[in-house]
Amino acid sequence: MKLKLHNSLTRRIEEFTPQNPERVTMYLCGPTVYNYVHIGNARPAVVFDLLARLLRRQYPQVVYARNITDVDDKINIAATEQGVPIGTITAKFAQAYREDMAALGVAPPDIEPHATEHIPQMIAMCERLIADGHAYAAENHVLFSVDSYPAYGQLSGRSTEDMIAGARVEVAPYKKSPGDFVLWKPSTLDLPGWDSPWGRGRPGWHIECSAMCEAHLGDTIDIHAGGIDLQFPHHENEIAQSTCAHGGKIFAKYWLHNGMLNMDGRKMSKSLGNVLQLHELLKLHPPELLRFLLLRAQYRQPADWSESALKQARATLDGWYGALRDLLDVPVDPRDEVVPTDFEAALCDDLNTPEAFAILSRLVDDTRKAATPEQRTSAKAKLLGAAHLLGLLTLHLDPQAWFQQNAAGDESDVAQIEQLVAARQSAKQAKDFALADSLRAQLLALGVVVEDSAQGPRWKRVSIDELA
Ligand SMILES: Nc1ncnc2c1ncn2[C@@H]1O[C@H](COP(=O)(O)OP(=O)(O)OP(=O)(O)O)[C@@H](O)[C@H]1O
Ligand SMILES: [Zn+2]
Repeated sequence: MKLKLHNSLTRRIEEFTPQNPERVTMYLCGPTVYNYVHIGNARPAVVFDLLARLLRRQYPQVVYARNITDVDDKINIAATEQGVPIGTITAKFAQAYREDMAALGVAPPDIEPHATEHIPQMIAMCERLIADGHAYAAENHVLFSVDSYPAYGQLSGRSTEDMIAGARVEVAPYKKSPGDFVLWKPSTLDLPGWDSPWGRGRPGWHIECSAMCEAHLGDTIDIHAGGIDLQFPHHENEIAQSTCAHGGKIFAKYWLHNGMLNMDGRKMSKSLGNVLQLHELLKLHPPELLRFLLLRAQYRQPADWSESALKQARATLDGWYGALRDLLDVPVDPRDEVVPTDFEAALCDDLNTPEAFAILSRLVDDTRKAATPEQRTSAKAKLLGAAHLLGLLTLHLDPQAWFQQNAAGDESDVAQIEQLVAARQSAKQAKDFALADSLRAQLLALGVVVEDSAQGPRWKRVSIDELA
């Protein structure tokens, strides 16, 4: 099935044609690891995880790299404040990032390059750029000369004046032109640094990604992805460096950018302070609910984080898991799951997840309408095939667990609840309604409601405001 993607470079939806169908390459700018990430930072990881899943269905080998930025001034500040080496901070938060992504069902990338492990490649790239007249050394810095690359600004479609104003670039005496940006900068002894032809120093952020792409994926990659906030200056600068370091070869054929996750109409960002840490949210909500919310809007559109969106998502997933619970008697082998054609077509249309979610809801309805055993099996196979491609309905073998996990996905009090439910059932059978009612009240106090179904009592957790 033909995959179509919006390419920020041409500002058009294009058919995806890899350079080499035997080896598709994709790079995503990963996190700068000095703190727990916020839920906005998880949007690119989840969205491009979905793209990787789609690509893997179509191509025999997809090499997906998502880097870790483990040298950066923000990390240095955090390390100084806490009085520890940067490695202590970066190791801790890189690991936290991996764990949080795994909780969201994001598959680990094929390659996870760390910036600090590619310093020689960065230095070599700087030397090549200097030799070819695209960069110059000045006062222990190396700067990229934007005037040496006439196509500079093509990705963001900005004029040089806009770019300089927008980036609030530092006017430094050693710059030949105000738009020139840093490839390498000097480090004082209290800062992390590496020996280089320009003295002890450290890389600028942009050269890190260019060097890691080159080292692992080659001079030209198929897809480069990241948040729209990185389009300028980060991606513009990556293009300038890589293209000039590779004799004009195109750096990335397709540039994909996700829209921002907003809170109260503004980008969720550490600098604005309106962030919800994913690490904390995972203690409050089932991870699948968060994945659902991050995929619900089409990836290029801005998305809003709100309590009402959370509630709606929960209700939808309750409905889907309710349908699966009614199909417990229908076993479906994972190899028999089917991804319906219209569902895959929606995703292949520039990851049209709103359409894919609408189809999923129809597939849920189809399971309810299915009458014969064959129809029920076929409807369940399609529902699971579709949902699993999105990384949803992962609790399909035990749908009741969806209703019984408490907010944090913790099931530690289940035994106690089941005892109360069983005691209430015995009381009802013994027609001791006073006792049954008091047990129901005890369960309510634990945030649990009991429904009497044909298969016996079923319980689920509800939130305080649902009870009100
Ligand atoms: N609110 C957001 N919504 C969606 N993606 C975001 C958001 N904020 C950052 N990103 C993306 O998260 C990824 C990791 O970025 P990085 O670690 O550099 O975060 P950051 O830019 O420092 O975050 P912040 O803007 O909060 O300071 C990038 O691809 C970036 O585009
Ligand atoms: Zn990058």
